[in-house]
Amino acid sequence: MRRLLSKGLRQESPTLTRIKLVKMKVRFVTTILIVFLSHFSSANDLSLDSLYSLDYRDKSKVKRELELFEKRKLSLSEKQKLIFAKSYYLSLWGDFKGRIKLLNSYEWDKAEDNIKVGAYYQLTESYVNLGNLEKALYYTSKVTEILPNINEPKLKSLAYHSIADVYESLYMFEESYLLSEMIIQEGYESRSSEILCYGTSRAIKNLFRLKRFPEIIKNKSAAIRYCGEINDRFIIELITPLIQISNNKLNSDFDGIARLISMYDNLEVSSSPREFFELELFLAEYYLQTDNIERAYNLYQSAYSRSSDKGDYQFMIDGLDGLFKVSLITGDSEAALYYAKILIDNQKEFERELVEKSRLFNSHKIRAKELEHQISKLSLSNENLILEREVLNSQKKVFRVAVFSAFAGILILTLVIYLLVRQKIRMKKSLDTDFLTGAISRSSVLSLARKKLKACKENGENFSIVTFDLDNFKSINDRFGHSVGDWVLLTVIKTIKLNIRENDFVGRLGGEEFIICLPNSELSQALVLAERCREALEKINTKDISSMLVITASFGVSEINGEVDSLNKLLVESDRCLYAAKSKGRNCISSNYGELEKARITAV
Ligand SMILES: Nc1nc2c(ncn2[C@@H]2O[C@H](COP(=O)(O)OP(=O)(O)OP(=O)(O)O)[C@@H](O)[C@H]2O)c(=O)[nH]1
Repeated sequence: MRRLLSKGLRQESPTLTRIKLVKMKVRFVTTILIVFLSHFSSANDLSLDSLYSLDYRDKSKVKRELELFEKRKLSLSEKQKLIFAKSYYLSLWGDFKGRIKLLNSYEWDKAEDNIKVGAYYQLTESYVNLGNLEKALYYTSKVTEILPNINEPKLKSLAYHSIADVYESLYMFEESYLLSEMIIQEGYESRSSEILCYGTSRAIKNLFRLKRFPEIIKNKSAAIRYCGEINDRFIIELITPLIQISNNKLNSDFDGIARLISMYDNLEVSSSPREFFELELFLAEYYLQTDNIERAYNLYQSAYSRSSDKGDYQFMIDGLDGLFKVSLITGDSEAALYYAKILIDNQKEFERELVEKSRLFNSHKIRAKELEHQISKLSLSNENLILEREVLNSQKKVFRVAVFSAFAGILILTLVIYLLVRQKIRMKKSLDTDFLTGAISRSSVLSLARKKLKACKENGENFSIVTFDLDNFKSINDRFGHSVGDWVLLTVIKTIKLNIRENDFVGRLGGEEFIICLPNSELSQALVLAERCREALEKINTKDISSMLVITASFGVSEINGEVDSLNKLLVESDRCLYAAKSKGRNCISSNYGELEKARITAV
């Protein structure tokens, strides 16, 4: 079986030769270095900067250009700059040993602190990539020593990145995360979106390792904002965790996956950057989930094989775990058992390595007091922050639910009330108002009249009513049609409304018969009002319809007194008077005081 496995590994390992991921990382660091070095360079150094824009794949051309520069008479800062340019290409070519040799050929201890940071960072990074933790720790502690003298935000963040690299190789993701928070802080203070971008993406990478997924989601949009367009390095540090935490969306996120796959296909084998293993394992997982078992198997094998070459137990374990899963899926129980056994062995080795690493770490303990202090402070505030966030989140959740329910409740209630009120208003309106004339309908006007009468009686006030009936209305309908009849009814009420007081009200009793109620009015006042209305109706302009159209009405007026003390009696009285007026020849007024009416009117 073991032979089978190694045979498999040899057969399936892709023949990749260099790593693009490290190149991206180095490109970022170099961008920072270029920016920083431009502080020290004069105008004629510009050509040195242009060294960074060569096509790294054309190795001989790059070497030629670098040699040309080497032959020039260079100032101290130019010499340092040239070393950084060479170092840049060596890292792009994955030659970390060459890079270390080059960097160690210069005495950085004599350089300015700002320069030292760049050099020590590059050394740290190279040793991390070669798996030489002891040396990486050595240079990191050198970085921490000069850290208090560094003020330039970009260089400060570079130093933090250097330390974070070491922390990550020690699986100290919490510490690395805290450093990324410090980088983000630097980014905020210097308003540099570049620093913010790399700080946030490192933060996300570490949060992913720490399985603090909600925080990743929270930081996602900020990271994308700071980083502008997502570059390839960013896609691994940001998109991979994002796709991975939303496993169910694996298939739907074609763009992210497609980019990762094309990146992997274009990768050349490198020494062993951890990002490469991560990408390989991630894609293997993706293929496993999308039932492409063969590709998943190849990638797990490749990741396992390459990481065991490097003695990187963490990735070996992940690779073996994948191979174990594939064996279970394919039903190869013999292979599954085999992988399970070496998985356990590796796990033990991994634990032993961790103990050894922490011993090493403690002996090289990062020395800068300020940094240690900052980290412990951050760690504390971070713990509090997590706690606070949790409490806040649950409070927010409860609050949101409460507000939402209250809001929804209020909304529903308001809607119900609104509908009810609208319905009621509509019903009331339709009940209260006569749709044709706009006068109060019969039942409403009678009940209103009753109420007002009662109140007037209680207050010792008079109450009068005027009823009127249009004269010869049947003949109007017959001669001019019903629509003209309707118009007459409407116009009559409009005219009446213009001629009554604010407290008076007019209602339709039926057909062409109406009632005007006059609270707090005695007969004389009612007679005056009736006369005014009679005259007004007489004067309605009907010329537009026909000069033959004449509108008049007969009026009956009654007032409460000792005998006539209810609305019904008032109505009977008024009706009687109205018919009296009709029989007198129409277009006149009659009241329940008979012959007195004329005298009263005259008196008023
Ligand atoms: N156009 C129209 N006509 C109505 C309406 N309501 C009742 N009428 C008509 O009004 C007429 C009333 O006629 P009558 O009761 O004979 O009274 P009149 O013709 O006014 O005669 P006098 O009251 O004696 O002057 C009837 O023809 C009804 O059809 C209405 O809303 N619109």
